[in-house]
Amino acid sequence: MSELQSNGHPGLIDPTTISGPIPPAFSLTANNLDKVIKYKHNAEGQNSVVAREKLPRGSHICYINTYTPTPQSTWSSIQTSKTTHIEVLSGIVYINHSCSPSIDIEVYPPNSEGVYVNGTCGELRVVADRDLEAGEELTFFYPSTEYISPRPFTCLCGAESGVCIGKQEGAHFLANSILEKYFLNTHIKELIAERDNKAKV
Ligand SMILES: C[S@@+](CC[C@H](N)C(=O)[O-])C[C@H]1O[C@@H](n2cnc3c(N)ncnc32)[C@H](O)[C@@H]1O
Repeated sequence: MSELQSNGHPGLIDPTTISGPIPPAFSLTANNLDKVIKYKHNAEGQNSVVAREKLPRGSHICYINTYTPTPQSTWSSIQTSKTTHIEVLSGIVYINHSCSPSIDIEVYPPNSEGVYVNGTCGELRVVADRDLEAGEELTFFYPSTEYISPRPFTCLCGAESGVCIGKQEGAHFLANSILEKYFLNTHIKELIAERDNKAKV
């Protein structure tokens, strides 16, 4: 397996490079996720993450405490500010994108010295407008953290026509009329404002 595919973690396999069920690279005890989630292979053999128990809308799921900063975005990284990214070293990496997401990921940017305060760089919460059912897949809206995704993909989230964005390539490529329907992190709102101001000049 090449370093590029595994993004520095030897067990992590890019799901677009092989067919069939992929063994998860992380024990569910990493980031103490064993009480809240289970792994499940989806129809394509890719990994996904489902809830062990029902959780009420808006409720806290976990903080992101197990990660390593990465200099650039990859197919598996999460953007934590306008300029910073992390590789998540836990089952959180297997949370797929959906255009009708069940959770929000709020990222906490590093401080001016590049340090994540208390070692925490984000929080997972159930979306504000509906409960997360036991057995339901945890999904988030990738453009809520990613401004430009390094590897766009055709979305298979299954949301109805008019809801599914079709191609997931990052917030930069989406109209405000779509973005305004979703929870967005502060760095994404700021980068979108910069995009729109540039377009006016
Ligand atoms: C960090 S991985 C998510 C976990 C992935 N399913 C796995 O088995 O490793 C991100 C990759 O999963 C795939 N993916 C995630 N959400 C998807 C979606 N809604 N439709 C199609 N592919 C998706 C894409 O290949 C994407 O680059």
